[in-house]
Amino acid sequence: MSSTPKSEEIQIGIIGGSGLYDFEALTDVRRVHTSTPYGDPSDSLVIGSLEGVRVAFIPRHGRNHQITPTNIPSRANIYALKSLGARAVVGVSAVGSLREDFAPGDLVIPDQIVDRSRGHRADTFFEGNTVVHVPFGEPFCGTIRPSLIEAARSRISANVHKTGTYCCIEGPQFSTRAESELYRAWGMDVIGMTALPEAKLAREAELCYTGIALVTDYDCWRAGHEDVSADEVAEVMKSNTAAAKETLLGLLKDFDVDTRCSCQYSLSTSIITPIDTLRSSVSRHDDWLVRKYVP
Ligand SMILES: CSC[C@H]1O[C@H](OP(=O)(O)O)[C@H](O)[C@@H]1O
Ligand SMILES: Nc1ncnc2[nH]cnc12
Repeated sequence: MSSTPKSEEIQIGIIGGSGLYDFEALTDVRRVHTSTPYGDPSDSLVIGSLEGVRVAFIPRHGRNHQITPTNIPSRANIYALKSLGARAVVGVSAVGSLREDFAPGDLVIPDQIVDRSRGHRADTFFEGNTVVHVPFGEPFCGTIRPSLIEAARSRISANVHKTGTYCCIEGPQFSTRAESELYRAWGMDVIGMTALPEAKLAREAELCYTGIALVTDYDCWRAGHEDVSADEVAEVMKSNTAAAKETLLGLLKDFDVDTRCSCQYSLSTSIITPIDTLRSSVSRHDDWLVRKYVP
C-alpha cells in the first residue's frame, strides 16, 4: 500500500545486516548511487516511504553479502545517510547469545557495547586537524530506544529483551570457546561484529543511533549445542528478519526525531581544538561536521 509521505525529507536511515538485504514494504522507491569523501558506501541506497516516513535503506555487507565486517565502509555509509538528510539510524544485526535466557529467535534492543575489535576499522571521522571526543557512555540513543522497545513488544510475538550488552568482535572468525566463556563471565549478553564502529560514527555525525539485534545462535559456549556457523545464522535469519521489519514499521508509525535529543548536538561540547584555530584551518574532511560550530 502506498502512503503519502508526511514529509519529503528523509528522516531515518536503516542499515540492514546479515539476512536483511532489502525492505520490500518500501513504496515510492528510488535507488541512489553515491560516493563520499570516505569512499563508496556498501551499496546503492534505496530511498522510499514506510508508514508515511521517508527512509533510506542500505545493506551493510552489500546486497550479495560480499563485504566482510573489517571492510564495511561504515564512514561512507553514515556520511551518505546523513547527507541524504537522515537524523536517525537504526542498525539491524544478527547476534549470538551469551546467556541461556536469550534464545535464537529473540530480539534484543541493546543498551551497551563493549569493543573487542582489533583496531583495523576506521572508527572516527576526525583524523584531520580537529580533535573531537564525543560522549559515549550511552552508545545507543536514549530517546529512540523506548519507542523501539514499545514497537517490538506490541507488534511481534518473539521475546523482546529491552536491554543487553553487545560484545563487538571484529571477526570474520567466530570466537573461541575460551573467549565466549570470558565474555559470558564479563556479563555480556550478545555478540556480533558490526555495531561498532557504526554507533561511534553515528554519534560523531550527530545522528540518533539504535540497534535491533536478532539472536540467531548460542555462539560456542553451550554444552549440547552445535557451535555457531554462518549457515545457522543465515537459516535463523530467514524468520528473524520479519520481526525486525515489523518492529521498524511500528517505530515509524508515529516517528519524529526529537531535535532536543543530546545525540543531535553531540559535538557541541566535544571539540577540544580551539574554535579560533578551526576558523582558519578546518580541514576538508572535518568540515561537514564542524562547520556549524565555527562562527
Ligand atoms: C553471517 S554470521 C556473522 C555475521 O553476521 C552478523 O552480521 P550483521 O551484524 O551485519 O547482521 C555478524 O556481525 C557478522 O558480520
Ligand atoms: N556467534 C556470533 N558471533 C559473532 N557474530 C555473530 N553474528 C551472529 N552470531 C554471531
